[in-house]
Amino acid sequence: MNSSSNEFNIATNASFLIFGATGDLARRKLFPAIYSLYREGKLAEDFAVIGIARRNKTNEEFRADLYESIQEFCRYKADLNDEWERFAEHFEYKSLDSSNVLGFHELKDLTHTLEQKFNIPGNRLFYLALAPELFGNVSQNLRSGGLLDSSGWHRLIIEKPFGYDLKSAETLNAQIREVFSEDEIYRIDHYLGKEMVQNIEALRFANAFFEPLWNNKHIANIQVTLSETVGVEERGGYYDKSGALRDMGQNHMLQMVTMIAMEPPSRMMPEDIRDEKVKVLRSLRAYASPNEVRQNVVRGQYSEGALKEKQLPAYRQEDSVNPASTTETYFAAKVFVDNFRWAGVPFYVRTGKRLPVKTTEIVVEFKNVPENVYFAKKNVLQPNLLVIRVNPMEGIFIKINTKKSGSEGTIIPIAMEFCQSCEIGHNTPEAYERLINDAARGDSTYFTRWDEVALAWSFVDRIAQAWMEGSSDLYHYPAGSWGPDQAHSLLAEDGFKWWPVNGQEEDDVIWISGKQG
Ligand SMILES: NC(=O)C1=CN([C@@H]2O[C@H](COP(=O)(O)OP(=O)(O)OC[C@H]3O[C@@H](n4cnc5c(N)ncnc54)[C@H](OP(=O)(O)O)[C@@H]3O)[C@@H](O)[C@H]2O)C=CC1
Ligand SMILES: O=C1O[C@H](COP(=O)(O)O)[C@@H](O)[C@H](O)[C@H]1O
Repeated sequence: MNSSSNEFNIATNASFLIFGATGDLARRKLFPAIYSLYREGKLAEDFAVIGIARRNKTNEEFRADLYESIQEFCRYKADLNDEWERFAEHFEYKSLDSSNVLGFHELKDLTHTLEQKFNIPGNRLFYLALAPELFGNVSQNLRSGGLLDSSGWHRLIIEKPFGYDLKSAETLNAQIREVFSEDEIYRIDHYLGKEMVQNIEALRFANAFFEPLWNNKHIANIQVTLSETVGVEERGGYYDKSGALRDMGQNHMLQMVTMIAMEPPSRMMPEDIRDEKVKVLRSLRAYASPNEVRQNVVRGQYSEGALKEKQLPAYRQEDSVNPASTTETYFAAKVFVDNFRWAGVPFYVRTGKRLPVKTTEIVVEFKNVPENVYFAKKNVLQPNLLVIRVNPMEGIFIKINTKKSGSEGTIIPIAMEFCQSCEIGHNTPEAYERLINDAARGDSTYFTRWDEVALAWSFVDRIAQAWMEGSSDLYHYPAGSWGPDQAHSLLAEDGFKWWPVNGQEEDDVIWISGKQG
């Protein structure tokens, strides 16, 4: 195990009980994250992982699956040697129907045995990588089955979606709160675990020159894009009920808006940061009527199209999707944060499946200088942009105006870029690595508190309700396009446009790194 690169605190000795251990999330994200933490020395030496699901499996079979998942999805690869054996011996499998309390007593005994074997003082992290319908029931079964009787700490990591609307989220929260206190609940929003989302705070609060400009006097608008090339894949059963607004809007998108818009916290402590984020959510202007929803929110669904010359089916032709589905696979919205800092600044947000590129970016467009003194020379000044690239590229791009070398007063835009992923490669910790490590250390900063979840749902519910009442059209966009034209009109009517994302700014600007021509 290599602990030399350890920048994080090491997690305390704990048992990780992963419910849904044979599922997609565990295979693609959770096990690779645990292995990376182990390789980087960010797990305590003494830990135990119990994988829980209904199907029968021996420990050997479970460990073989674990190995495969790491080889396929982890940024570190394993070799089948003694080192692997030392890691794998911490993993055991328990077949159990988690909706039924019966097996929980045996699970408690197994946990206790492993705690003795690995010298773990009763600290237990329960990770619910299960269908959301089971969240409430499992929480109750943990208590009834005696799994909360140990003397260490108990924490619950709960996956999304946290409810389907405010009402169902309240019911779920009440069920969980009967068992766990708020500070024991870690609601995952994996976007908060992304390096560049966390970096928004550093960019804003560790630099003298952004924060003074970070307000409605200097910022014209903010654009948040979460575009995906994938379609619904095999997740139609869930997605067709959810749609883009609930799947991405209620959580990841609004969380990024809060990070951009929040006031500087007085201390970088979990509750201080989350308090500031909550204030942003409280300041979101609620759409007052279905008509306002129609004017400010565009919804779309992909039709047949092509991406990189590959023909793609329409959403309604995908397996496990209702052929008459009106679920949105895209939405764009104009959102306002009604407070002193942001009054009058539109936040344009958009997300969709089957768009031309996979990217998450935030563009901050600054207002023009008060007077264009270069106008006489026929210069039209382009606005300054700050682009925060969240994924897959990670970094910061700034667009500024400068005099063209050798010209007599010709102003041209140039680009300055810090490409974090180019500097240190794509080997930065995955979101799930950070978040599992945070939870095991008891740091809830990048998990969503209940009041955040509730406020986000009440904002989203109005939109969903208006759509359900049929007050907005569903526009179809060809797979592989940038979504319905109406999403462009949303900005055009304010005199703005969506800025190109994912490095496409190159067409617009001259790069400062010697490319100036
Ligand atoms: N996959 C992803 O990328 C993401 C998933 N999520 C969320 O994570 C959660 C899990 O998703 P995912 O892994 O994709 O789902 P899967 O359907 O792939 O896996 C579900 C898991 O739950 C187990 N399970 C189902 N019913 C029971 C039961 N009664 N008792 C015990 N185990 C049970 C299944 O195993 P078995 O059949 O053997 O019991 C399986 O291990 C969901 O809440 C999802 O919304 C969130 C973001 C991304
Ligand atoms: O939570 C979700 O996120 C993914 C996109 O995550 P990313 O880290 O790959 O950007 C999305 O595909 C999925 O529909 C949604 O449930």
